[in-house]
Amino acid sequence: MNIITFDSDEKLNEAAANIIVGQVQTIPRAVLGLATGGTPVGIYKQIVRDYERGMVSFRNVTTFNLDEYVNIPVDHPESYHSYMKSHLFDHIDLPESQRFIPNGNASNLDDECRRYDEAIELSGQIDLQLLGLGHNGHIGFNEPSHALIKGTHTVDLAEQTLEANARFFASIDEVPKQALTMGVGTILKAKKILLVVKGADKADIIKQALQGPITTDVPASLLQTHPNLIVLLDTAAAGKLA
Ligand SMILES: N[C@@H]1[C@@H](O)[C@H](O)[C@@H](COP(=O)(O)O)O[C@@H]1O
Repeated sequence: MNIITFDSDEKLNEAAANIIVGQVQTIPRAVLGLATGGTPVGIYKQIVRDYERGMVSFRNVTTFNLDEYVNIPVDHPESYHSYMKSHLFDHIDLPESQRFIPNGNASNLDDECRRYDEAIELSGQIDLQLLGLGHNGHIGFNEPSHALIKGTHTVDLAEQTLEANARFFASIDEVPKQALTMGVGTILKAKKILLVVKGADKADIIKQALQGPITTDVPASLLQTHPNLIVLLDTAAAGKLA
């Protein structure tokens, strides 16, 4: 595991963007796993900047997002479909047919999850998976539980997740209660994982994830088993690491 700490948000975003852009420069047909949430916003901004400077093309890239809310209109400003368009997809040359996000409005969610796993399988392996970290240790929307699920599945969001994500909605009652998420099996199958964590409010959970026991109670702790994990932290998030 390679942990790097940054004293500015700008440097952290640049470093993360360099890893992602570098991956595409090395393998133009790269398969990228993408994340949403507050953490990657600045990273996507930097990637768009690099694209505008002509440093990289996403023409041959395929992307798979980690998750999407269930029963949120695709064009709702807080759907992850909208998020990806406004922060990244609308600004780069990634063809629409090569962007995958689970469909939380599918009439049969189980079929949708199977379809999503098949699409990932068909693309080969995810070369680089970008991850954020939930306050309760979730990755994607794999919430703490006595058991974790390997493939894409429907999940009931934890109370803490609803509270954390309420900041994006008018009130907590408007936060969708369920989501579709890639499973931990799929996440761990990625050739390389880039975990990005920011803020003092995540100092405890990142310590548990990286230096605590490997447990399904902290889904991110499973990342300790991954052979090619890069962790980028700001100094606030790194504050409690040994
Ligand atoms: N499903 C997403 C995760 O993929 C994300 O990593 C996490 C942290 O989000 P943030 O970066 O806003 O703290 O929670 C969200 O709800």
